[in-house]
Amino acid sequence: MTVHDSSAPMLDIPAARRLACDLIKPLTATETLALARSLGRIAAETVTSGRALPMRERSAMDGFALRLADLSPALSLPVAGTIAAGALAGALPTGAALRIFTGALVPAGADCVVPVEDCTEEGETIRLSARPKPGQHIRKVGSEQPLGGVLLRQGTRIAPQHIGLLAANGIARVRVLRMPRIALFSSGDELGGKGPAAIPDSNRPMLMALALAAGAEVDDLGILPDDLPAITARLKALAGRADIILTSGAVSMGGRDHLRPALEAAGGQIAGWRVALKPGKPVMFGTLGASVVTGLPGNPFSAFTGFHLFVAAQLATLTDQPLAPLFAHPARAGFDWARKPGRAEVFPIRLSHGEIDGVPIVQRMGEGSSATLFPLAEADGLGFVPAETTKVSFGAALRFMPLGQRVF
Ligand SMILES: Nc1nc2c(c(=O)[nH]1)N[C@H]1C(S)=C(S)[C@@H](COP(=O)(O)OP(=O)(O)OC[C@H]3O[C@@H](n4cnc5c(N)ncnc54)[C@H](O)[C@@H]3O)O[C@H]1N2
Ligand code: MOO
Repeated sequence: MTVHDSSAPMLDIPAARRLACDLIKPLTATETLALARSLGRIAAETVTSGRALPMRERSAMDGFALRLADLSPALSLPVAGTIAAGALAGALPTGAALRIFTGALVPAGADCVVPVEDCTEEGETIRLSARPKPGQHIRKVGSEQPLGGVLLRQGTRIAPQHIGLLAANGIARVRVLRMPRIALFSSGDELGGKGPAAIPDSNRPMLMALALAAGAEVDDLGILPDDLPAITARLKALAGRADIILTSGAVSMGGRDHLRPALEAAGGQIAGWRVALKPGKPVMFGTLGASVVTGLPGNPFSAFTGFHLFVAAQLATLTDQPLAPLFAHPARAGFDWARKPGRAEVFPIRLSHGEIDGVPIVQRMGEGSSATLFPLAEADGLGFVPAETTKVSFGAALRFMPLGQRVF
């Protein structure tokens, strides 16, 4: 019995995910990017602050900077001038206040800022409504960020807040991991042609979109024909030129399902085939030179599911990201369902408006067909039931993963 005999036991989902990820060698190559182009990339170095912030005392309010000791018992002071944001502050004259704006440098000698709304202005004099506290509304040196503090930790996916923080520190470039590279194929002579037997290729644009959303670079290599020598030659030419060679279709057991023999003929190895999963059973995991080859089933919902369960995990492993737990969100069934046990099942779900004990009630979409994406049009997530489940009753506990978020 070889790993690709149909008599070989099917992998369960955790084992298949482990196997898929164990084939991956995490990326080490890096590149340096302008900060504005780094969104979604993985930091390849830890960046620490070369300065404490603020570097000098600044006002936290629009108001008046003054010295407490200068205040008369009547709490009034003349206003000797204005410090605008961005202007150098100079020194506070004795016995006077200076008008100040939020973010402006506090003048030497001032020990508090009084907000405009806590003063009455009478010509060029202010009267305070209460005695200010020492240091009030002054952003102290280093109070917002210490010198040497971590701004961006190696391995972090760069988000808008990191870009803002690095910019605030005057940092314009950042070193990141290179993007994972996916070479993408569809397969099947029925795809993209004309005539009544032809169908549009929906998997390739969908998988491309999923891969891009997961932060990969995609090389769109078109459609493989139902022809063993042709597939073998295309695979051979690609060996080692992508991190993941991702295909859909031609992976089951019909006479036209050439992917597995083609991979072996091209010099690759099959590491695993068939998962106890509906849809997506015939998924294949292999290697070809330095590339990993992942063959998703051709049925579009099977390909969609396979990407979420396996390819997303492989991309996470490539970029050294932790694997998100699958189906981490609790739900309650808003339906009754009798099913055949044996394979774990993934199905589109829609959140309904109700909840039971604070847990959302979900509706199952579609009739369990893997040949259509139609039920996904209005789905909010993918629901899950384990292999042994024979019956789901209204109100039963389920788990789901939301769609429309990062896929890892
Ligand atoms: N005798 C058996 N037949 C099938 C089995 C089985 O165990 N024994 N498994 C079924 C299951 S489950 C699935 S899933 C499919 C997967 O088969 P393949 O991965 O070999 O895919 P194909 O046969 O090439 O295609 C299946 C189906 O999907 C359509 N397709 C393929 N590529 C695309 C694309 N890029 N865009 C849109 N649609 C696509 C294709 O036309 C077929 O209709 O096998 C079952 N059969
Ligand atoms: O394994 Mo198939 O993907 O059920 O349709």
